Amino acid sequence: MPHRILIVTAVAAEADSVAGGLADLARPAGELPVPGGLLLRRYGTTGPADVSVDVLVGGVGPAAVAASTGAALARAALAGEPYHLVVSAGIAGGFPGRAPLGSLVVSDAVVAADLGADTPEGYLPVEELGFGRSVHAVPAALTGPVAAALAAAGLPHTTGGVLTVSTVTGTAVRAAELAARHPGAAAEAMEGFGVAEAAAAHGAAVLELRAVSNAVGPRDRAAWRIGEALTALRAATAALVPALGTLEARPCS
Ligand SMILES: O=C(O)c1cccc(C(=O)CC[C@H]2O[C@@H](n3cnc4c(=O)[nH]cnc43)[C@H](O)[C@@H]2O)c1
Repeated sequence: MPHRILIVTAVAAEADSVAGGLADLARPAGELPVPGGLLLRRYGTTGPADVSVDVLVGGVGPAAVAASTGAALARAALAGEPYHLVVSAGIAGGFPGRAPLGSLVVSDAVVAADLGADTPEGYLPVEELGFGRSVHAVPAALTGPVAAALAAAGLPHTTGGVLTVSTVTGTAVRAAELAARHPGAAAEAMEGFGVAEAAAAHGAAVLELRAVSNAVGPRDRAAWRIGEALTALRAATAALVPALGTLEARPCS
């Protein structure tokens, strides 16, 4: 049975970069609409392992992407071809000093940074409210080989937490607040936690891979480097899929 990987992006431009990175590894095997998204299917062989990689254009934000990822996972399960690993991939904001523009971030944790309650004494995550969870830890057995594959390909990268936010950070005050609350965070984006919740519900492992297009901080559209980030995402996909294809993926805690 092939190792089955689902890579979820928010928008088509990110999916094109991912698919470009797969071009030498896996050939197109059709497209399939799923509720809330579009699946680009790929199949091939990497080293000793068969690997099947589907790329889902899943929508922007945690709610949209959780819905489409859940639909893609359910479709695969019903077809008797469940995914072993789900990767949330795309561009992101990088925390200054942790993840420079054009570099890559491999998640060691996927964190819902605003899933909680604001109080006069400060923010409380849902765990402290007594329900739900706001963190999916990613095992070192997954982040390690991915980081090693990026290193072997000479791609600048860091391993760290990737925050999921519903509002893009646009001030120094908010950036400092998030960095203080999540000292392990390297990047913020808008989909990872939604993908992780859907993956966990289906017993699949999850990983987040982000290419940094902008700094987390005061809004500065002129400083965005989306083209460079998409190029880095393509190179990262080419480097990591052969490594993922041979891993025994386990669900995150
Ligand atoms: O208008 C703005 O100020 C602004 C700043 C950064 C990103 C956006 C987007 O609309 C892109 C959202 C899209 O890309 C991911 N992304 C990229 N950079 C960030 C970020 O700094 N914080 C959160 N998400 C980011 C995100 O995953 C979305 O898919 C607008």
